[in-house]
Amino acid sequence: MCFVPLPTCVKLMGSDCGTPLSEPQIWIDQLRLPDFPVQYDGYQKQCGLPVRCAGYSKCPRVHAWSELERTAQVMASIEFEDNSAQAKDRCHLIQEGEFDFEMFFTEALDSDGEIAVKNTRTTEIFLQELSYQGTCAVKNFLEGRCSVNQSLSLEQCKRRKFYKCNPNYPYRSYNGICNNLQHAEWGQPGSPLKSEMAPCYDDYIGKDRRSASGRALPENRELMAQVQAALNVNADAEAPPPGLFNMFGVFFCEFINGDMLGRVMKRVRTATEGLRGCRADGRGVSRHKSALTEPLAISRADPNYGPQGVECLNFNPIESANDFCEVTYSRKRNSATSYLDLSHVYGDGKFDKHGKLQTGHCGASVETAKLHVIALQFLIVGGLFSQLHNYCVDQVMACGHHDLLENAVEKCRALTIGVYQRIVYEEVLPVLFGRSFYERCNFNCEYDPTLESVVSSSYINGPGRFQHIWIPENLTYVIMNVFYSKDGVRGHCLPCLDLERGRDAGTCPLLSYKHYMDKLNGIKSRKCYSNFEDLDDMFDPQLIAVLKAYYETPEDIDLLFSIFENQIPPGSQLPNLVAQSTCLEFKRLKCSDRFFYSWNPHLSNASRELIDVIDMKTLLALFGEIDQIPLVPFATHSQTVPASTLRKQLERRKNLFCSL
Ligand code: HEM
Ligand SMILES: [Ca+2]
Repeated sequence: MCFVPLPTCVKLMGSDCGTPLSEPQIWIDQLRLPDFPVQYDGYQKQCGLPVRCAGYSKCPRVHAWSELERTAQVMASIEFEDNSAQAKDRCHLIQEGEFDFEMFFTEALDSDGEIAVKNTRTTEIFLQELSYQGTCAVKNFLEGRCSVNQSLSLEQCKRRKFYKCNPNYPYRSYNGICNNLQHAEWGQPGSPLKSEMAPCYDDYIGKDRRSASGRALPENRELMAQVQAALNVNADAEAPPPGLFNMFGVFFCEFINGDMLGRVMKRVRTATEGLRGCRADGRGVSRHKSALTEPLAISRADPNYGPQGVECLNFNPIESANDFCEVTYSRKRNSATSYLDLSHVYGDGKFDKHGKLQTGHCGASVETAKLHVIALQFLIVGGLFSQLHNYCVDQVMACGHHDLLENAVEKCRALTIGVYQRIVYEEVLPVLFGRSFYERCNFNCEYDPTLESVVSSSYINGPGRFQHIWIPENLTYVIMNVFYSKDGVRGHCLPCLDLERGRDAGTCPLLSYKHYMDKLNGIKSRKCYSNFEDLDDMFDPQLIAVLKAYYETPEDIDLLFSIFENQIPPGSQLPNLVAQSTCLEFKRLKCSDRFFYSWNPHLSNASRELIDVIDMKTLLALFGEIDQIPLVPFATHSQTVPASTLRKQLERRKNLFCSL
């Protein structure tokens, strides 16, 4: 059963159609993310709070740098071999039958990947050694104030590949290479995520942030259980009013997310279905715990696990990416191409002899199915695009031209990506943002070859996870529910994972990030939150009460809480900070893509026309296996039109496929 689940249709949408467009466009183009970020202390400075390491100017002293580098390299190598050898023993792996089997899966490393992982670890060990001389000295070192090289001098660290790009080649590569002609490697899978500001680790290297007074942050499951109780998040709501973003939109956004982002848990040489941290029964840390895992301790007071005696929950951190041993703050790895290029549908470009994608369940491509997806709906959305590609190839070949199959395949791929990009920017984002915020965000940019295509770590570990609170309890997942898996016994809690990921990635606190964003937006009257009650311009009183009970001060609150903000731009579906951050992300991904459909010079007029014609409703009419198609597929209660009508409309334009 792969029909697309859509709400029944009652009225015409248009929740914000009456919103005036008088608000100024607030977006200054601050889309660039630095290679060498520095700590952002704007909030602390404005509000008279202590700034760590302020006025400290010393640097680490080492009399034999290259010896220290080599020692770190040897240690990294020994560690890697140990971890890889351990992972061959099944006791060290999460086994089939355990509820989180596959959840933390890892892929095998090729020889380049192995060097990249070892280099990253070498640099970490090197920095750890330096940190014994004091964290402020390391901070100076990381922020380029120590007049030393910006990367380690080891031979292995210099193994960069050089690419010669052909500026006239009309099609995208499959791994993002040469999208940017000056920086061929931008947007490639395996690149690091970047951030507006340096991460807020306690030791600047990788230890979890602590409260301003130096204590551990509130225990994540306990905190989230209270938040859930206070806000009743994920309660299955009654029928929503018309014009709201619907569940199909949520699935579509999850799909977009999978195109720009891929998690990579810390890897060993061979592929695994997840390295073990906890005992299979959850009663404590396993004696076969892999060093690459950081299992979460569950308190006895845990409302769900406490009574069952479960004390341990697996958690495998995301791998860092510092493949060329740069002296900069730690960054997490992204395994996807950041471009919105359907990389999770096309993979590295394997087609059958007819130029088609091999499809499986729900018409999804083999590549999409490989993603170990959590919800079946992901495959359904992916299936719409792989079927469009295959349909296009059929149409082109039926024209009888003796066009090379390879050209037909690439033209159909360019068309399919164009259709998808148009849907993202012209259909999804307007409903999600509401018309007036969409206008303010202003996606009318031109291609900017100096802008790197990269995803912000703050976004993905905080505001970017906002839609998780829209996931209803009754959604069937392969693995998890809000607090429990379907069997009602064991499971992960998604907001808990979200919070933990944020801490593991060194995400800076909510108020620092908000201050940064307000500054970016030119908001002059930036507020100091001296007590929890001051947070009433962002949160409901019930949530403030929970925050007050668990955090020491407002400036300690984790960025993830941006997803619970109650201030929403007029007509929008996203809260303020989430909307701002999402705007920046999608603007960056558009403006940094040389092949974006609206300016791609290699698209024919016929292709452009088809991209306009094949909108979401037409795609659903073609492949959605439903008879009545909503006119506004991402909004609740849209009016419908028979699928046959839409199919006929496309039929009349079929000749366009002959001049792609
Ligand atoms: C359809 C329902 C969805 C489910 C079941 C789901 C589930 C998950 C899971 C299990 C993770 C990995 C958690 C971790 O280990 O860090 C994740 C990550 C994430 N999700 Fe969702 N998600 C859904 C929809 C969405 C939507 C609509 C968005 C918004 C764009 C979103 C944004 C993210 C982000 C930014 C991450 C972190 C990056 C990543 O790991 O890919 N998710 N989601
Ligand atoms: Ca991609």
